[in-house]
Amino acid sequence: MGIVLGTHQYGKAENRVVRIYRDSPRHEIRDVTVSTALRGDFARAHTVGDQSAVLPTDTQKQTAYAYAKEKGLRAVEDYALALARHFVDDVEPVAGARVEVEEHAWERAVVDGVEHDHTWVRRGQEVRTASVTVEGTGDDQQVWVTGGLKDMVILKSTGSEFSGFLTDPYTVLQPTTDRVMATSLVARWRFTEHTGIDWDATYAGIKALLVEQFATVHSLALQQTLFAMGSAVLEAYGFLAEVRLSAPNKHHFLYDLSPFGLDNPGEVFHADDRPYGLIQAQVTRDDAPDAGPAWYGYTGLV
Ligand SMILES: O=c1[nH]c(=O)c2[nH]c(=O)[nH]c2[nH]1
Repeated sequence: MGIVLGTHQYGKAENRVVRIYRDSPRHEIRDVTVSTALRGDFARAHTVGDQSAVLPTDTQKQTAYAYAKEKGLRAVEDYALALARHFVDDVEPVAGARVEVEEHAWERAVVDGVEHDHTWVRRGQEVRTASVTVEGTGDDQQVWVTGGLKDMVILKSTGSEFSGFLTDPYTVLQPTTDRVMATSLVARWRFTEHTGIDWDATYAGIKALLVEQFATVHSLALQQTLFAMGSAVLEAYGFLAEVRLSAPNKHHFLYDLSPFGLDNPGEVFHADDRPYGLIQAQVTRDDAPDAGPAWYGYTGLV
Protein backbone atom coordinates (compact mmCIF):
# COMPACT_ATOMS: atom_id res chain seq x y z
CA MET A 1 0.00 0.00 0.00
CA GLY A 2 1.30 3.44 -0.85
CA ILE A 3 0.32 6.69 0.78
CA VAL A 4 0.43 9.85 -1.27
CA LEU A 5 -0.07 13.50 -0.54
CA GLY A 6 -3.07 14.93 -2.35
CA THR A 7 -4.16 18.51 -2.93
CA HIS A 8 -2.60 20.98 -0.59
CA GLN A 9 -2.50 24.74 -0.08
CA TYR A 10 -1.38 27.00 2.70
CA GLY A 11 -1.59 30.63 3.66
CA LYS A 12 -2.45 33.23 6.30
CA ALA A 13 -6.11 33.41 7.13
CA GLU A 14 -8.05 36.47 8.22
CA ASN A 15 -5.44 39.24 8.35
CA ARG A 16 -7.16 42.33 9.68
CA VAL A 17 -5.88 45.22 7.56
CA VAL A 18 -7.07 48.78 8.06
CA ARG A 19 -5.85 51.44 5.66
CA ILE A 20 -6.32 55.12 6.45
CA TYR A 21 -5.81 57.73 3.75
CA ARG A 22 -4.79 60.91 5.57
CA ASP A 23 -3.40 63.11 2.80
CA SER A 24 -6.02 65.77 3.54
CA PRO A 25 -7.98 66.72 6.66
CA ARG A 26 -10.83 64.57 5.35
CA HIS A 27 -9.48 61.08 5.93
CA GLU A 28 -10.65 57.92 4.14
CA ILE A 29 -10.80 54.44 5.64
CA ARG A 30 -10.81 50.91 4.22
CA ASP A 31 -11.14 48.05 6.69
CA VAL A 32 -10.74 44.49 5.41
CA THR A 33 -10.13 40.92 6.46
CA VAL A 34 -7.85 39.29 3.88
CA SER A 35 -6.90 35.63 3.55
CA THR A 36 -4.23 34.22 1.25
CA ALA A 37 -3.57 30.67 0.07
CA LEU A 38 -0.64 29.58 -2.08
CA ARG A 39 -0.90 26.57 -4.38
CA GLY A 40 1.82 24.64 -6.13
CA ASP A 41 4.16 21.78 -5.39
CA PHE A 42 4.89 22.12 -1.71
CA ALA A 43 4.95 18.36 -1.22
CA ARG A 44 8.42 18.19 0.31
CA ALA A 45 7.32 20.41 3.20
CA HIS A 46 4.66 17.82 4.02
CA THR A 47 6.63 14.65 3.37
CA VAL A 48 10.18 15.42 4.55
CA GLY A 49 9.93 18.79 6.29
CA ASP A 50 11.87 20.69 3.62
CA GLN A 51 10.86 24.37 3.82
CA SER A 52 13.01 25.59 0.91
CA ALA A 53 9.97 26.20 -1.32
CA VAL A 54 7.77 27.52 1.47
CA LEU A 55 7.19 31.28 1.60
CA PRO A 56 6.13 31.59 5.25
CA THR A 57 2.55 32.43 6.06
CA ASP A 58 4.06 35.25 8.10
CA THR A 59 5.55 36.69 4.91
CA GLN A 60 2.16 36.45 3.24
CA LYS A 61 0.74 38.43 6.13
CA GLN A 62 3.49 41.06 5.92
CA THR A 63 2.86 41.41 2.18
CA ALA A 64 -0.85 41.98 2.76
CA TYR A 65 -0.02 44.89 5.07
CA ALA A 66 2.80 46.26 2.89
CA TYR A 67 0.61 46.18 -0.21
CA ALA A 68 -2.08 48.20 1.55
CA LYS A 69 0.53 50.97 1.53
CA GLU A 70 2.56 50.23 -1.61
CA LYS A 71 -0.28 49.36 -3.98
CA GLY A 72 -3.10 51.01 -2.06
CA LEU A 73 -6.32 49.62 -0.69
CA ARG A 74 -9.37 51.06 -2.39
CA ALA A 75 -11.59 48.61 -4.30
CA VAL A 76 -11.12 45.19 -2.70
CA GLU A 77 -10.94 43.51 -6.11
CA ASP A 78 -7.94 45.64 -7.15
CA TYR A 79 -6.17 44.92 -3.88
CA ALA A 80 -6.81 41.17 -4.20
CA LEU A 81 -5.64 41.17 -7.82
CA ALA A 82 -2.38 42.91 -6.90
CA LEU A 83 -1.66 40.48 -4.06
CA ALA A 84 -2.54 37.30 -5.95
CA ARG A 85 -0.52 38.34 -9.00
CA HIS A 86 2.45 39.19 -6.84
CA PHE A 87 2.58 35.74 -5.25
CA VAL A 88 2.35 33.98 -8.61
CA ASP A 89 4.58 36.35 -10.61
CA ASP A 90 7.28 37.03 -8.06
CA VAL A 91 7.54 33.92 -5.89
CA GLU A 92 8.98 31.13 -7.99
CA PRO A 93 7.43 27.97 -6.44
CA VAL A 94 3.95 29.45 -6.39
CA ALA A 95 1.79 28.15 -9.26
CA GLY A 96 -1.50 29.59 -8.07
CA ALA A 97 -2.70 32.04 -5.47
CA ARG A 98 -6.09 32.56 -3.88
CA VAL A 99 -6.87 35.83 -2.13
CA GLU A 100 -10.20 36.41 -0.41
CA VAL A 101 -11.23 39.76 1.05
CA GLU A 102 -14.12 40.80 3.26
CA GLU A 103 -14.71 44.51 3.70
CA HIS A 104 -16.13 45.99 6.89
CA ALA A 105 -17.82 49.23 5.97
CA TRP A 106 -17.67 52.39 8.05
CA GLU A 107 -19.77 55.47 7.56
CA ARG A 108 -18.89 58.95 8.69
CA ALA A 109 -20.16 60.05 12.04
CA VAL A 110 -22.50 63.00 11.72
CA VAL A 111 -21.78 65.76 14.25
CA ASP A 112 -24.06 68.81 14.38
CA GLY A 113 -25.56 67.70 11.07
CA VAL A 114 -22.17 67.60 9.35
CA GLU A 115 -20.21 64.52 8.29
CA HIS A 116 -17.11 64.25 10.42
CA ASP A 117 -13.66 64.18 8.78
CA HIS A 118 -12.11 61.40 10.83
CA THR A 119 -14.75 59.62 12.88
CA TRP A 120 -16.84 56.78 11.56
CA VAL A 121 -19.57 54.51 12.84
CA ARG A 122 -19.46 50.89 11.78
CA ARG A 123 -22.15 50.36 9.20
CA GLY A 124 -24.39 47.68 10.58
CA GLN A 125 -25.06 46.36 7.12
CA GLU A 126 -23.64 43.81 4.78
CA VAL A 127 -20.04 42.70 4.39
CA ARG A 128 -18.62 43.09 0.90
CA THR A 129 -16.60 40.10 -0.29
CA ALA A 130 -14.18 39.42 -3.14
CA SER A 131 -11.89 36.62 -4.25
CA VAL A 132 -9.11 36.44 -6.79
CA THR A 133 -7.40 33.30 -8.08
CA VAL A 134 -4.32 33.62 -10.26
CA GLU A 135 -2.58 30.73 -12.02
CA GLY A 136 0.45 30.78 -14.29
CA THR A 137 2.63 33.64 -15.48
CA GLY A 138 3.13 35.78 -18.58
CA ASP A 139 0.84 35.10 -21.52
CA ASP A 140 -0.38 31.90 -19.89
CA GLN A 141 -1.63 33.67 -16.78
CA GLN A 142 -5.29 33.06 -15.93
CA VAL A 143 -7.29 35.16 -13.51
CA TRP A 144 -10.67 34.48 -11.89
CA VAL A 145 -12.46 37.21 -9.91
CA THR A 146 -15.60 36.98 -7.82
CA GLY A 147 -17.39 39.70 -5.89
CA GLY A 148 -20.15 39.39 -3.39
CA LEU A 149 -21.78 40.28 -0.14
CA LYS A 150 -22.87 38.48 2.99
CA ASP A 151 -24.88 39.29 6.11
CA MET A 152 -27.28 41.50 4.20
CA VAL A 153 -30.27 41.28 6.53
CA ILE A 154 -33.45 42.16 4.73
CA LEU A 155 -37.12 41.75 5.59
CA LYS A 156 -40.46 42.44 3.93
CA SER A 157 -43.63 42.55 5.97
CA THR A 158 -45.99 41.61 3.13
CA GLY A 159 -45.81 40.58 -0.53
CA SER A 160 -44.74 37.04 0.31
CA GLU A 161 -46.71 33.78 0.22
CA PHE A 162 -46.00 30.10 0.57
CA SER A 163 -48.74 27.73 -0.47
CA GLY A 164 -49.48 24.87 -2.84
CA PHE A 165 -46.59 22.84 -1.45
CA LEU A 166 -46.33 19.07 -1.39
CA THR A 167 -47.78 17.49 1.74
CA ASP A 168 -47.34 14.12 3.41
CA PRO A 169 -48.47 12.64 6.75
CA TYR A 170 -45.83 14.69 8.59
CA THR A 171 -46.80 18.04 7.10
CA VAL A 172 -48.26 20.45 9.62
CA LEU A 173 -47.30 23.74 7.95
CA GLN A 174 -50.34 25.78 6.97
CA PRO A 175 -50.30 27.58 3.63
CA THR A 176 -50.10 31.35 3.83
CA THR A 177 -50.81 34.10 1.33
CA ASP A 178 -49.33 36.85 3.45
CA ARG A 179 -46.29 36.37 5.61
CA VAL A 180 -43.13 38.09 6.77
CA MET A 181 -40.15 37.11 4.64
CA ALA A 182 -36.68 37.78 6.02
CA THR A 183 -33.19 36.58 5.30
CA SER A 184 -29.53 37.26 5.82
CA LEU A 185 -28.44 37.09 2.22
CA VAL A 186 -25.18 35.76 0.88
CA ALA A 187 -24.64 36.55 -2.81
CA ARG A 188 -21.55 35.96 -4.88
CA TRP A 189 -20.99 36.75 -8.52
CA ARG A 190 -18.33 35.64 -10.98
CA PHE A 191 -16.78 38.13 -13.38
CA THR A 192 -15.79 37.11 -16.89
CA GLU A 193 -13.58 40.20 -17.23
CA HIS A 194 -11.21 41.84 -14.80
CA THR A 195 -9.93 44.94 -16.57
CA GLY A 196 -11.71 48.26 -17.01
CA ILE A 197 -14.41 47.42 -14.47
CA ASP A 198 -15.52 50.02 -11.95
CA TRP A 199 -15.63 47.58 -9.04
CA ASP A 200 -17.21 49.95 -6.53
CA ALA A 201 -19.96 51.10 -8.89
CA THR A 202 -20.67 47.51 -9.92
CA TYR A 203 -20.95 46.46 -6.29
CA ALA A 204 -23.32 49.31 -5.47
CA GLY A 205 -25.42 48.57 -8.56
CA ILE A 206 -25.71 44.85 -7.83
CA LYS A 207 -26.61 45.46 -4.20
CA ALA A 208 -29.32 47.92 -5.26
CA LEU A 209 -30.73 45.37 -7.72
CA LEU A 210 -30.81 42.62 -5.09
CA VAL A 211 -32.70 44.89 -2.71
CA GLU A 212 -35.05 46.08 -5.44
CA GLN A 213 -35.94 42.54 -6.50
CA PHE A 214 -36.50 41.42 -2.93
CA ALA A 215 -38.79 44.40 -2.38
CA THR A 216 -40.75 44.40 -5.61
CA VAL A 217 -41.16 40.75 -6.64
CA HIS A 218 -44.38 39.40 -5.18
CA SER A 219 -42.82 36.25 -3.77
CA LEU A 220 -44.47 32.84 -4.01
CA ALA A 221 -41.39 31.38 -2.27
CA LEU A 222 -37.89 32.47 -1.36
CA GLN A 223 -36.73 30.23 -4.21
CA GLN A 224 -38.58 32.45 -6.71
CA THR A 225 -37.11 35.61 -5.19
CA LEU A 226 -33.57 34.23 -5.44
CA PHE A 227 -33.98 33.40 -9.11
CA ALA A 228 -35.40 36.86 -9.79
CA MET A 229 -32.45 38.44 -8.00
CA GLY A 230 -29.87 36.43 -9.91
CA SER A 231 -31.61 37.02 -13.25
CA ALA A 232 -31.85 40.78 -12.73
CA VAL A 233 -28.15 40.99 -11.95
CA LEU A 234 -27.14 38.93 -14.98
CA GLU A 235 -29.41 40.98 -17.25
CA ALA A 236 -27.85 44.22 -16.03
CA TYR A 237 -24.19 43.18 -16.08
CA GLY A 238 -22.98 41.45 -19.25
CA PHE A 239 -19.57 40.80 -17.73
CA LEU A 240 -20.97 38.45 -15.08
CA ALA A 241 -21.22 34.71 -15.73
CA GLU A 242 -23.24 33.63 -12.71
CA VAL A 243 -24.66 34.62 -9.36
CA ARG A 244 -24.73 32.25 -6.38
CA LEU A 245 -27.24 32.97 -3.65
CA SER A 246 -27.73 31.52 -0.20
CA ALA A 247 -30.65 32.67 1.91
CA PRO A 248 -31.61 31.44 5.37
CA ASN A 249 -35.37 31.75 5.72
CA LYS A 250 -35.58 33.63 9.00
CA HIS A 251 -38.98 32.45 10.07
CA HIS A 252 -41.38 34.89 11.73
CA PHE A 253 -44.21 32.98 13.37
CA LEU A 254 -47.44 34.73 14.25
CA TYR A 255 -47.64 34.82 18.04
CA ASP A 256 -50.78 33.39 19.62
CA LEU A 257 -52.34 36.26 21.55
CA SER A 258 -55.71 34.53 21.99
CA PRO A 259 -54.98 33.60 25.67
CA PHE A 260 -55.12 37.36 26.30
CA GLY A 261 -58.30 37.85 24.30
CA LEU A 262 -56.33 39.73 21.63
CA ASP A 263 -56.53 39.20 17.92
CA ASN A 264 -53.34 39.20 15.90
CA PRO A 265 -53.89 39.95 12.22
CA GLY A 266 -50.21 39.78 11.20
CA GLU A 267 -48.95 42.22 13.80
CA VAL A 268 -46.97 40.35 16.49
CA PHE A 269 -44.46 37.64 15.55
CA HIS A 270 -41.95 35.38 17.21
CA ALA A 271 -38.66 35.74 15.28
CA ASP A 272 -37.19 32.26 15.50
CA ASP A 273 -33.43 32.05 15.00
CA ARG A 274 -33.23 28.29 14.45
CA PRO A 275 -33.85 26.01 12.79
CA TYR A 276 -34.11 27.94 9.56
CA GLY A 277 -34.90 26.94 6.02
CA LEU A 278 -31.78 27.36 3.90
CA ILE A 279 -32.56 28.14 0.28
CA GLN A 280 -29.66 28.23 -2.17
CA ALA A 281 -29.47 28.71 -5.90
CA GLN A 282 -26.95 29.27 -8.63
CA VAL A 283 -28.22 31.45 -11.49
CA THR A 284 -26.04 31.14 -14.58
CA ARG A 285 -25.88 32.54 -18.08
CA ASP A 286 -26.32 29.54 -20.39
CA ASP A 287 -23.17 30.42 -22.35
CA ALA A 288 -21.10 31.12 -19.25
CA PRO A 289 -17.46 30.07 -19.43
CA ASP A 290 -16.41 27.28 -17.09
CA ALA A 291 -15.86 28.42 -13.51
CA GLY A 292 -12.44 26.74 -13.25
CA PRO A 293 -11.06 27.31 -9.74
CA ALA A 294 -13.10 30.50 -9.17
CA TRP A 295 -15.08 28.97 -6.28
CA TYR A 296 -12.28 26.94 -4.77
CA GLY A 297 -11.66 28.87 -1.56
CA TYR A 298 -8.85 29.13 0.92
CA THR A 299 -10.78 26.87 3.27
CA GLY A 300 -11.70 24.56 0.40
CA LEU A 301 -9.79 21.47 1.44
CA VAL A 302 -11.78 20.31 4.43
O1 LIG B 1 -39.99 30.29 0.75
C1 LIG B 1 -40.08 29.16 1.28
N1 LIG B 1 -39.53 28.08 0.65
C2 LIG B 1 -39.60 26.83 1.18
O2 LIG B 1 -39.08 25.84 0.56
C3 LIG B 1 -40.23 26.67 2.42
N2 LIG B 1 -40.45 25.58 3.23
C4 LIG B 1 -41.11 26.05 4.33
O3 LIG B 1 -41.47 25.31 5.31
N3 LIG B 1 -41.31 27.39 4.24
C5 LIG B 1 -40.78 27.80 3.06
N4 LIG B 1 -40.69 29.03 2.49
